[in-house]
Amino acid sequence: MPTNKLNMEHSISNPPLHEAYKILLSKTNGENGFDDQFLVEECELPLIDVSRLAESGDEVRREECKSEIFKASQEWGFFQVVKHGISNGVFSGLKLEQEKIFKQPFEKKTKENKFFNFSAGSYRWGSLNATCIRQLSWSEAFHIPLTDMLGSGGSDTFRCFYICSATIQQFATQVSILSKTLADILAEKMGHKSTFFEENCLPRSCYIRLNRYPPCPLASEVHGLMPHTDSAFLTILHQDQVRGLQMLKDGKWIAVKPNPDALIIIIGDLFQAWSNGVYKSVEHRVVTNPKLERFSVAYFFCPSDDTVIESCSTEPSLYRNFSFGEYRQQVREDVHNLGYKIGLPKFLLSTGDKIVCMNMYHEFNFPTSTGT
Ligand SMILES: O=C(O)CCC(=O)C(=O)O
Ligand SMILES: [Fe+2]
Repeated sequence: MPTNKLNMEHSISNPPLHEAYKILLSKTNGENGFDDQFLVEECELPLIDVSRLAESGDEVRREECKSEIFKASQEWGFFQVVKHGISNGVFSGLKLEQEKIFKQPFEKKTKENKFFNFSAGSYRWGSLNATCIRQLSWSEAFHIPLTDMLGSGGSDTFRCFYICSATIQQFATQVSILSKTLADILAEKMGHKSTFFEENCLPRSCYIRLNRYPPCPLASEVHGLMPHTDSAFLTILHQDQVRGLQMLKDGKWIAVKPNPDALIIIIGDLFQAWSNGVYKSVEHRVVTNPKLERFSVAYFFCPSDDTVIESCSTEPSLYRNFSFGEYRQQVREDVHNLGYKIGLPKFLLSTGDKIVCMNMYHEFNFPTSTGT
C-alpha cells in the first residue's frame, strides 16, 4: 500500500492522542509521563509447561506442574505458560481480526450501535480522567463481556461482531477453560478444593480486552498503558512480537520478552485478597514504540458483582471482606476523584500498614463502563 494511503488510513482511525497529549502538556508545565528512577532489565519470566496437567496417568508430573504454578504466583505474580493447547493459527487469526477492527475510523469506533455494534462503553482510548501526562495511555481498546463473544445470552448489539470473529470466539473458549483450571489449582494449593470459581466466575462476568498501541513519536515520554494492577482473579494475556510489556519486581521494571508460544498469566487483586497476600497482584505497564504498532489480547477471569471476597486463610485477614461490585465501585470513585486507582490498599484492615499505590487505573476510565 502506498505510504500516503497508509498514513491517511491511520489518521482517520487513530484516536486523537496527540491532541490529548498537548492539552495535558499545557496543563502540567512540560512534566513527562515516565519515572526515570527505575532501571529496566530484561528477564525471563517463569515458563511452565501446562500440558503436564492433562497427563492423567502421571500424578508426579501433574503435581510438579501445580507446584510450579503455586510458586510462580507467590514469587512473581506473573508467569508464562506453554503447551496450553491454543494453536499459533488462532493467535495469527486474532491479530488479523484486531487489525480489521481497529482500522475502522475513530468516529465509527466511538459511536455505539454502529458498524461492529459494540455494546455501550466498550471502546476506550487515552485516559478520560487523566490530569497529567503520567496518566495518559497511548492506546485504544475494546473491553467486551465474554457472553457477547460466545453468543450465549449476549446482547443482540454484538451479534455482527460475534459472527465475523470465530477466531476470537475460539480463543475466548479456550482461555476460559485454562483460567478455571489455573484458579482451581491456586485454590487447591491454599487448601481449598471447592466449586467457588465454577459457581461465581461465569462467562457473563468475564471480559476480553483487545488492545492496540499506535506508534508513538513521544515514546520516551508517554506510557502505552499506565502502571496498574488487574482487578480480576487472574488475567491471561497474549502479546504480539513487539516489545513493550513491563512488570515491577523488587522495585525494578522488568521487560517481558515476547514469546510467540507463550501466554502470560497475571495474578489480579482478587486472588491477592482471597489468598490473604500469598499470591501477588503485580503492577505492570506498557511502554510505547516510536515506529511499530503493537497488539495484545487480555482475558479477565472475574466473579459476578455480588460475589463476596474473603480470605481463605486461617491467618489474621489483611483485607476486610468486600463484594466484587463494591470493589469496582470504589475503584470507579477513586479514578473519578483522583485520576488513578488505589485498589486493594483501600481495603486493608490495619491502616498502619497502608501503602497508597499510585496505580493508574485504566479499566474503569469510562464512568458507564461495566469492565473489570
Ligand atoms: O498489552 C499488554 O501487554 C498489557 C495489557 C494489560 O495490562 C491490560 O489490558 O490490563
Ligand atoms: Fe493489565
